[in-house]
Amino acid sequence: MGGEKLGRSVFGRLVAVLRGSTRAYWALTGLWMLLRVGTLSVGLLFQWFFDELGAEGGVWAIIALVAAVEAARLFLQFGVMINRLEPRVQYGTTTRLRSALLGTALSEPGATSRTVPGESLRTVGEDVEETGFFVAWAPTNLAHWLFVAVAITVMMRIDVTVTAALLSLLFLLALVTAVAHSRFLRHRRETRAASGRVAGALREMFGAVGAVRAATAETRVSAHVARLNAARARAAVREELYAVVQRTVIGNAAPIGIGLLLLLIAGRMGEGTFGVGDLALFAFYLLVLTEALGSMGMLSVRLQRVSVALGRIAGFLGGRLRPPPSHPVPAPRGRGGSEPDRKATASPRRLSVHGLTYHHPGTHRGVEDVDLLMESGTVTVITGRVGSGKTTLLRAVLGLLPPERGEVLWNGRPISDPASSPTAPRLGYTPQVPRLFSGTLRENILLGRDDATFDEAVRLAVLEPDLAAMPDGPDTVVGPRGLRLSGGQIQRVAIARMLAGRPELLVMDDVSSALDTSTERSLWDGLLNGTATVLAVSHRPALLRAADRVVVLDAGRVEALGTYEEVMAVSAEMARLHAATDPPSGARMVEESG
Ligand SMILES: Nc1ncnc2c1ncn2[C@@H]1O[C@H](COP(=O)(O)OP(=O)(O)OP(=O)(O)O)[C@@H](O)[C@H]1O
Repeated sequence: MGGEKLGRSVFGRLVAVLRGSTRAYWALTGLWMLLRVGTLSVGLLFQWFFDELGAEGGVWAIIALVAAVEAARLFLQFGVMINRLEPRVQYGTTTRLRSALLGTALSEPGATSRTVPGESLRTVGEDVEETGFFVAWAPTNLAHWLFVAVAITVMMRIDVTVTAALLSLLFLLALVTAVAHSRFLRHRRETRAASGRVAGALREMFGAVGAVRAATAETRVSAHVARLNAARARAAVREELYAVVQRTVIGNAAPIGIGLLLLLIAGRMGEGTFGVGDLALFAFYLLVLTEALGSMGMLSVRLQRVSVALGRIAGFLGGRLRPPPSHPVPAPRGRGGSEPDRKATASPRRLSVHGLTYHHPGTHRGVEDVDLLMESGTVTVITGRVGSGKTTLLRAVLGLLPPERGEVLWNGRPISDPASSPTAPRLGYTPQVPRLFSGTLRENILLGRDDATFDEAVRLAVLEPDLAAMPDGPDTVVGPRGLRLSGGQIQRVAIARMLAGRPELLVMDDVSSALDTSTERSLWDGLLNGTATVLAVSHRPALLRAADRVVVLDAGRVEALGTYEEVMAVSAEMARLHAATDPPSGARMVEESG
């Protein structure tokens, strides 16, 4: 497994994710420092200017100097930093992270199972944004520390007591800002979650209008949505409250500070120990100090957030930041056009599974100690009751779930990275619930491959009659934004997609559950032609009888293994399953296959 280690500390991880934008980052940090030095010098120029006001000459020169420093600052800040360097650091980092996450998800599909379900999208979205924002914001913060240190030293040298009093006030205000900021963030998260619940309820309600009306549940469902909406409104008000507190404190910190300053220095000015120039310098530094202390107050909150975000990113990436692939990401076998061209070989090919064990995180459910042997050209069918672990087994064999124990071997050699190992067979996988994209049928089947295999895939998936009946044939737009296909059509489009990659090993999860008998028979007639190796989950007697080997799973373990007749003779679980099958349809399938 290549790639740079992400480390454990938040700083180590930040350094790792910044690789590639390091020069831009340091240039940005250096320029922010320079800018703050400029701000410090403007304060000193103001002091000089007001001290010189009564004196002859020099005033215009100071005004010219201030104008020059400010012009240079504006050019640097807007022309170079905000327009060029900040986007480079921020979007360079987010792009690199997203490429790494996407590359990991595609080349090592078990990655998504390392995070809590549903969290992967949040990692790719919010966590990456948080990290990108932090690395672009950190240089401003660093420069603020420099400004604060130097400004306090300069002010202390003028008057220790006044400076200490002003700083106490500012630290108090910074503390209030930090607390308000952290509450604001918490309530913003709550508002977002509440908005998600409202949107989800509305989506479900629109999707189930018929069911709601049939149950005459309109009033209750509307009341439920109204309750969710009220909760969202409460969360939004709290979020806005803390946003306003934050804005008010930051906006008024400088005027309050200047008020205190005037109170403190009134006597001193009369005594002549505090000059007009000193007042100008203090007032100017106070303005910048309030901004700086506000930003410094946010550092701990932002550090906490970015550390959590980086923790999730590191978890997804398995602790390593892989460089984005310089070649197209290897597609899961049977799905892309860039599969390595594995030579057909006359030597026997076999896929074997030894002691494969996987449990879903935090549960005892999964598969335990599974041994399997599949010679090339043979058909293996896994069967078992609902929840017995059939899908889990397929996914673990495919490497979509990282095994706890055991291994998968191809011709006796372990396949460590099933997605890209050149020694692994070219796999095609059709899941139990296939997903189609918004696009044409052709695009859904080819997924970017050239269309050399299209006709054959469509024929074998028994899709030809369906395409002939569609207005635009293979160019009919389907998926969420197109024609709605039936369950059986979706299954066959997914099978055609799998076949278009010319896989050597076909892995199918209950793919014929929505097919009528004759379509199913045509499908298996085409697929079980003796050349492809098939590993399928099914309850259908026709397929079970056609299989070279039937694997009966019970609570994640292999309960029986053998031909259909053999397992029927020895397996109590198989007998139960058979008895549960609808007798007329079971009998019909058996007859048809005979
Ligand atoms: N992501 C998950 N997290 C926790 N438990 C899971 C998860 N997926 C499946 N399970 C549990 O693992 C067990 C095996 O599930 P699996 O989907 O492999 O069964 P199956 O035999 O394929 O079921 P079906 O016939 O319904 O497809 C079940 O008890 C299921 O509830």
